[in-house]
Amino acid sequence: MNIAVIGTGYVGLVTGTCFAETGNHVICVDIDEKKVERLKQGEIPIYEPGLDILFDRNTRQGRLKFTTNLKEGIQGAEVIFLALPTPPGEDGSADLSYVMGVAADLSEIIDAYTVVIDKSTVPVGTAEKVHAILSDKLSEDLFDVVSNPEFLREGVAVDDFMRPDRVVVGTSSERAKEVMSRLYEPFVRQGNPVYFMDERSAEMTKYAANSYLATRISFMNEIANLCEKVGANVDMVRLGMGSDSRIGKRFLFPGVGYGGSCFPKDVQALAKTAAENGYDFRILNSVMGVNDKQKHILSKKIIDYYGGNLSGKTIAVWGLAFKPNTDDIREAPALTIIEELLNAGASIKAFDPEAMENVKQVFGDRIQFAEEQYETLIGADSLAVITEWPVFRAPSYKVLRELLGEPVIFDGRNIYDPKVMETEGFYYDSIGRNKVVQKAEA
Ligand SMILES: NC(=O)c1ccc[n+]([C@@H]2O[C@H](COP(=O)([O-])OP(=O)(O)OC[C@H]3O[C@@H](n4cnc5c(N)ncnc54)[C@H](O)[C@@H]3O)[C@@H](O)[C@H]2O)c1
Ligand SMILES: O=c1ccn([C@@H]2O[C@H](COP(=O)(O)OP(=O)(O)O[C@H]3O[C@H](CO)[C@@H](O)[C@H](O)[C@H]3O)[C@@H](O)[C@H]2O)c(=O)[nH]1
Repeated sequence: MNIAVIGTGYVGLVTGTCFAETGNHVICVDIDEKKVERLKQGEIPIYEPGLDILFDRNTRQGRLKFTTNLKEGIQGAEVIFLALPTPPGEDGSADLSYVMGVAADLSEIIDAYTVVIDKSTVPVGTAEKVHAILSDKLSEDLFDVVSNPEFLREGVAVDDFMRPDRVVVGTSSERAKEVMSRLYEPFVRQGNPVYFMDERSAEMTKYAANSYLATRISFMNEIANLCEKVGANVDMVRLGMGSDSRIGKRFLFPGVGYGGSCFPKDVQALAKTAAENGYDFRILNSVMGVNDKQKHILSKKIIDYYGGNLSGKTIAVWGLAFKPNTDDIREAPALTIIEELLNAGASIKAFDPEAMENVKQVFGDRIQFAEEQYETLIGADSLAVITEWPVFRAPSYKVLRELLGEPVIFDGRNIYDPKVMETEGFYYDSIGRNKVVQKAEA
């Protein structure tokens, strides 16, 4: 099939590459000339494990191409994916200007039957709005609009796309349904379903899934905070409750709050949709409030430890990306935590395996960066772990003790065992577990 993908961000690039990998001819279109030039040179602008191999193979074999020219990009395309940004507008609702702008452009240039697919996360009713814009200039038999939300996670995006738990397709057109079935057939051979539904339900499914997952995290963060107060261990509680098959073990990890380009904006947008429809979606407001508070938990622990004043103190920071295996720092808790530590007078020495270039754009020379993780410890008073990259999980405790001013670790992701910390002689404060305070200090 000939496929056009509009937008070469995270979703556009993974979508385009994975459809090329299943034998389709894909042209990706972006208005960012520099990005398209880099892509044409074979350079991938994001860090996503496994994407490079597929990208190289498919560009080399001519199935994956890039252009800034929309008309050229959609020439001969049977389907057009819209993988455009839908950032929060000033009032929290999703900004649809990118999607609507491209829909208007498409209405001028589509000249044969095409399925226009919303892959962006868009509020309920958007497929109808896109349809209205297209039908302004095009006859109804020249297009269908389909809602096909994307559920991939950054860091494991290729696997999620190639072997999705499910594919959700919202359409009321039999013709579009046939095209979508053909398109996704190679991805669902393992038996995972394509759920066909109406457009509104498909749009709602995406927000419901993200908001539910965000709710789960905020719930666990509240449980963790309460565990600290009552002397319980959230790791044990997590295992105990997660073993109930109705609950499940995944996605129950407390930490420094959820970040990323999706949960914060999507929860906000769903709350906005509810408000616009006269519905007071109380849980969502709490989820957002809890998450805002959780982003300050680790900095508060550090500031409290030093009695409120961090001037003259240097904090080593391990992990900056909003989660491991990505260089994405959109809404990353690390940004909030570092800002707060700087405001309290601290100096920061940070390391992240992939996200440092992006963080430099935010903090410039207000913080120092290290080439590798142990270098951050030289001259630092204590260590804060913010993102649970695998490389941080089994450090040399001997080197940590030797290099840190004091053997003090604040762990925002519970990656170390408190018993080991006690034996190794650290003061150790994590999330939802008793603090480890060495006997002499206690
Ligand atoms: N990032 C994720 O993990 C993820 C997962 C599922 C769904 N989504 C949703 O997918 C959508 C895209 O997300 P993203 O993270 O890929 O966004 P992004 O901001 O990384 O990328 C969007 C791209 O669109 C391009 N663009 C903007 N206007 C354009 C135009 N008129 N023509 C062509 N290109 C244009 C931008 O230059 C950019 O390269 C959002 O709605 C998001 O909520 C994201
Ligand atoms: O148990 C957990 C799991 C995740 N997180 C945090 O939650 C955020 C989001 O994590 P994750 O969902 O793994 O990453 P995303 O790449 O943002 O993916 C989410 O957002 C995408 C964009 O909509 C969806 O497609 C995915 O299905 C959805 O999981 C990160 O800050 C994580 O640190 C926790 O704190 N505890």
